[in-house]
Amino acid sequence: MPDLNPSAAPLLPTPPAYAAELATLRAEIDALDDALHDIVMRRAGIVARLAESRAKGAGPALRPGREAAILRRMLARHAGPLPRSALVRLWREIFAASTAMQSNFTVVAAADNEHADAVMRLTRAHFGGTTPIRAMTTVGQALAALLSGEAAIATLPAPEPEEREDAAWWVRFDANSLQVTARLPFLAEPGSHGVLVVSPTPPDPSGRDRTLLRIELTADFSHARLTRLLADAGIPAHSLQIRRTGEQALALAEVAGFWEADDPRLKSLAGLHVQRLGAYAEAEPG
Ligand SMILES: C=C(O[C@@H]1C=C(C(=O)O)C=C[C@H]1O)C(=O)O
Repeated sequence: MPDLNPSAAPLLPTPPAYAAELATLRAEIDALDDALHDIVMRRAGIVARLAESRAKGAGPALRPGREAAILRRMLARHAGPLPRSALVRLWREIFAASTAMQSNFTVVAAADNEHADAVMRLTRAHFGGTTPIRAMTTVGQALAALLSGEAAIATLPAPEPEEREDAAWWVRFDANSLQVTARLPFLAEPGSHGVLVVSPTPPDPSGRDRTLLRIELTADFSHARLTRLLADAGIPAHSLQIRRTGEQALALAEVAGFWEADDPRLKSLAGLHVQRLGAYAEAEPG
């Protein structure tokens, strides 16, 4: 047999002086694994009870806001050598398994664009190793798969200022049938392009959220004027972009807080037509 890995160090026997220590530490790990396994099985049992009961009401199994609130609580109490990103990965697998237990769960990812790698990577990391994820060639196809019931979730590249007209899917987004319900990554990663999670069901609040609004404007409406108008109405914007086409302009604002789609304060914003495109949990530091 050829030596396929000549650089690998040989597995030397544990020196007798350490054999007892190794056995003790491994016995401790085995005991903790059993305890963890017991707890994970108990947790799954409770998710199954929740799925059978009517406590959650009608609607989707997946509740991104609830998941974000759980992760935030865990991150706040987290200590020790396990990286925060590893903690989030463990819990993402648990959430994916609980969602799969409650419903048939398929994801489509719009991976036709320059951000395809980020979309696929963040979608896989968020929905876990075993959730079916289908790459679609266009955003339009991904959204059509949601509307036809073929998929429960679509992931799309987050809008960015100065993007090409055909990339600006939010301009045509049908907010009456679909909503943005999460933004990835939840654990901030400097430099990574954001991904938005879209579903045919409304978002749920996590306790610390942002809302995406689309606002119809006249073409002469300035960025500064809209920023002021939103701030004066108690809807401060974290970011704002305006696309102008002829006499008309459309603004996309990411505003602070969780706003219900039918909140009268949105409806009465200086006579402007405001639509909620969705809402999602604010990211946590990485
Ligand atoms: C169990 C629930 O359903 C899903 C699974 C969750 C979990 O495993 O904790 C949390 C939110 C939902 O996405 C729930 O709504 O509480």
